[in-house]
Amino acid sequence: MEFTSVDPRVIIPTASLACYVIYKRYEPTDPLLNFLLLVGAPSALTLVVEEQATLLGVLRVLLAYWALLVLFTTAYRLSPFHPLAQFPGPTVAKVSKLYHVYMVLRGDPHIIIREWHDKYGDVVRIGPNELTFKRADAVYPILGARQLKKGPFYNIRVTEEGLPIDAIKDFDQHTIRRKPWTRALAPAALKDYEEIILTKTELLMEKLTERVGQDIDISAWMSYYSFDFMGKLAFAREFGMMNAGRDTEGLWHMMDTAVLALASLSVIPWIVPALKALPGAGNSVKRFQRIASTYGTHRVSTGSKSKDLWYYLMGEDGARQNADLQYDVTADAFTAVIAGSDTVATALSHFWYLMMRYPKCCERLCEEVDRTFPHGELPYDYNRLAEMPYLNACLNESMRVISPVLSGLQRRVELGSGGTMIGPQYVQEFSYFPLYSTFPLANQLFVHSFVPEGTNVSVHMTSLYHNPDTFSPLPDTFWPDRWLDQVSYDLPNGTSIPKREIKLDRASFVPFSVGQQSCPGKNLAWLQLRCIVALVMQRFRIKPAESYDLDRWEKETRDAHATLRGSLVVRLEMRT
Ligand code: HEM
Repeated sequence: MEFTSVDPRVIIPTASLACYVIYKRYEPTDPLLNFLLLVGAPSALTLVVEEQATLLGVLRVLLAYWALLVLFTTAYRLSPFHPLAQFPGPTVAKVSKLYHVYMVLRGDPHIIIREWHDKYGDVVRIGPNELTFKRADAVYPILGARQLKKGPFYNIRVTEEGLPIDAIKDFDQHTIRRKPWTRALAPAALKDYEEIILTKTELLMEKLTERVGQDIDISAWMSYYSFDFMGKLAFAREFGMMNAGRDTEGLWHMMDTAVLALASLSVIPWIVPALKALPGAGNSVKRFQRIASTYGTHRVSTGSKSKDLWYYLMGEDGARQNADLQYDVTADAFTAVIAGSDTVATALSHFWYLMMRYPKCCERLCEEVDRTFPHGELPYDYNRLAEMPYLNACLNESMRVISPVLSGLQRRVELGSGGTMIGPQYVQEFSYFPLYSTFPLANQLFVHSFVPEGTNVSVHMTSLYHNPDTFSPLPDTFWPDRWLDQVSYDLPNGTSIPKREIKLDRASFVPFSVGQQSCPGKNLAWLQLRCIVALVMQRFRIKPAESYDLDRWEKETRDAHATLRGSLVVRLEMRT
């Protein structure tokens, strides 16, 4: 077939530019529309630019069209006209989020973004439309205020039953869904869970005692405990991991695969509708969501035999009537498993690693446990546990040195909001100031960052917690003393410093986040952390196994929004 040809040097760039404008303005996600824009339209162009419609001709036009699309996108993102042009950052990140996906798959966004902060400063552009902050004064403007909603990172968390609580962006809708969670995890409700806590912690102690003298992966055991605990608390279900000494239903490993898939796709949520069209894509996430929802549905159908998490979520405490009850409740099952079990296991695993890295701190903590609970008295007195200064200092310090959220929690400055101010940020070497060298203060200028609408923002927790402006001295060292209230402090090297030389910004230490969407499980988590640490310290001495190199732990810790952990092989010895 022969056609009249039009000058391809005009028509292809024009069509490609039009396509770019559509993407920039409307961000279409519909797979069919994407197909039409990316393949249909340029293929049709062949009819007007080529004299003969051949396969090679179509391919030529497609390649030219796509190359120009990439060129327009890159040029705009790097241009001074981009709203984030004034923010520094690596070119690879300014141009596309694909490098971020690669980091997630490698597991090191927490390390790389920290390096970027060291290189570029307090605010770094880590995506075409994304900024990360490392200063304490960014924490509340980003996470605390009821002003910035969750960002597109959370878009893909929807389950077949609907939105889980942690994916709800609308504050009013979130308030309704949050109420039963708050009641279920309020200090008054925790009293009802004491029986479950006691049974599960005692079982953990029994199983660890059976393994004294053997090499065991203590990180895996923390997961067996936390899954068994959450199975019982949330779903009245026995996973039986501690009894079997393994991941009985493959749940933990299924969850890790789903977490990695979720984390990498959450960075580029626009790709998900297209992926959904491909058979088999996202299977790991769907499988895990389905299994969690089965647990939820089963729990709903059996009703409450005792007061547990679902007793409150189902409104059996009489506080809630909702026609969509079952729909809501099973949608939260996915969150209950990930948020409630993996986080505690991760925090405890990092804790044991740091105890082995810093044996003097471990000895001091043992002494405090022995003093507080003498003569073998079991440490189940939660009030006394909460008042143990060194125990709480060690737990805080471990969550500071290795943050439970290694990177950030994304929020969005909504389109139409007109932008927001976040800061102030320290502008290093502000040498444009004419009297810069005359007035030393001029190079310590602090400015607020105006963040334009349509920008995703987060606080980079690893950078914040290791920022010497927030935590010093020794921001990179596990030094629990910084959390104690004293007149002077002995540093690990033997020197002594007065209190005024300690920088400790408690308000910016937010392992459970802050604001309306912060963790409702904070009290339960603290209770479990204190209790398990005191029990283990009282009964065992913990050492790295001979075959295990402690350096492996941090290398094998992977940042996938949730933390993926390697093995932590230890040998336990009885203390008494
Ligand atoms: C050391 C343990 C824990 C840590 C460090 C932790 C941390 C967090 C953080 C940082 C968030 C905010 C996530 C975001 O904004 O995307 C969160 C949310 C949440 N956590 Fe926890 N958590 C822990 C334990 C628990 C436990 C034991 C439970 C429940 C039994 C729980 C239930 C939840 C729920 C339901 C949310 C979503 C809240 C909402 O969107 O309103 N967490 N957690």
